[in-house]
Amino acid sequence: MAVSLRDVRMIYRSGTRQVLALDDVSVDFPPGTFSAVMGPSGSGKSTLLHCAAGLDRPTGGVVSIAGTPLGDLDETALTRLRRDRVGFVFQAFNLVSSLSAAQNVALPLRLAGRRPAAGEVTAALAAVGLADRARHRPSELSGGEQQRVAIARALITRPAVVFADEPTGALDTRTSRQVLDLLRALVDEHGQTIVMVTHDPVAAAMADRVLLLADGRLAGELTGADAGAIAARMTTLEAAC
Ligand SMILES: Nc1ncnc2c1ncn2[C@@H]1O[C@H](COP(=O)(O)OP(=O)(O)OP(=O)(O)O)[C@@H](O)[C@H]1O
Repeated sequence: MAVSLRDVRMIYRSGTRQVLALDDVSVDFPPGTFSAVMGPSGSGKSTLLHCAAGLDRPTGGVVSIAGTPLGDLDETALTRLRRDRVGFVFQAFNLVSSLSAAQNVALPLRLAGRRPAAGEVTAALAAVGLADRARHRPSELSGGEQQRVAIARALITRPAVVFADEPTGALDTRTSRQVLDLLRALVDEHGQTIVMVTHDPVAAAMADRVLLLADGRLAGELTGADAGAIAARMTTLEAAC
C-alpha cells in the first residue's frame, strides 16, 4: 500500500473538552490510485489527511506510508520521510513568492541537500505544461499555473503519495478542470498515488473512488459515481449529521 490506516483514532483535547475527530478509521490507498475524501464540515477530513501524511500523530492506531509505520519514527526520521516520500498540494498554492517557478520546483530537493540533476526541474515543469514559465515568479502566473507549479514541486521527489487539500478551491471552473485533468493524468500515465480532500463533487468525480466521512467515521465509499450522484449522497449525509 502507498498509505494505510489501521484503527486510526484522533482525540483533540482543549481544557476539559474532548473532540473525537477520527473514530477508528481503517482504509488503504493502493499505489496508482486517485482517492477523494468528502464529508460534511467537521467530519474529520483535514484530520484524516494530516494523520495520513504524518503531519499529526494520531492518538491511536497505525499509519504506514510505503510500508513504514510512522509511529516507529522519531521527529527527525518522520520529517525526512515526509520530505522524501510525500508530496503536498494546497488550496492556496503555497509557493515562495520571491523564487521563480523553477526555483520553487527545485526547493524540496534543495531542502534535502540535493542539487537537481540537469534537466530534472525543466522536465517536471514540462510535465505540467509549463516549460516556458520556468523563470516567472508566482505573481507573474495565473492561479491555475501557480497550482501546476505546486504540483510539479510536489512530484519532484517522486513521492509515494501526493496529498491534495482542496487543490481547486481557489480556482475558477475552467482552470479547476485543467488541474483535475492533470492530477488524473499523473495517476493514469505515471502511476502516481493521490489522496484529495474536496468539497466539490465535480472534483471528486475525477477520482477512482470517493471516501465519505461523517462524525469521524467512514460512512461509505463510491466508485464510478458521477458528480450528480456524489452531490446527492453528500446532501443525504449532511442532512443526517
Ligand atoms: N486542533 C484542534 N483542536 C481541537 N479540535 C479540533 C482541532 N482540529 C480539528 N478539531 C475538531 O475535530 C473535528 C474534525 O475537524 P476537521 O478539521 O478534521 O474536519 P473537516 O471535515 O476537515 O472540516 P471542514 O470541512 O470544515 O474543513 C471538528 O469537530 C473540529 O472542530
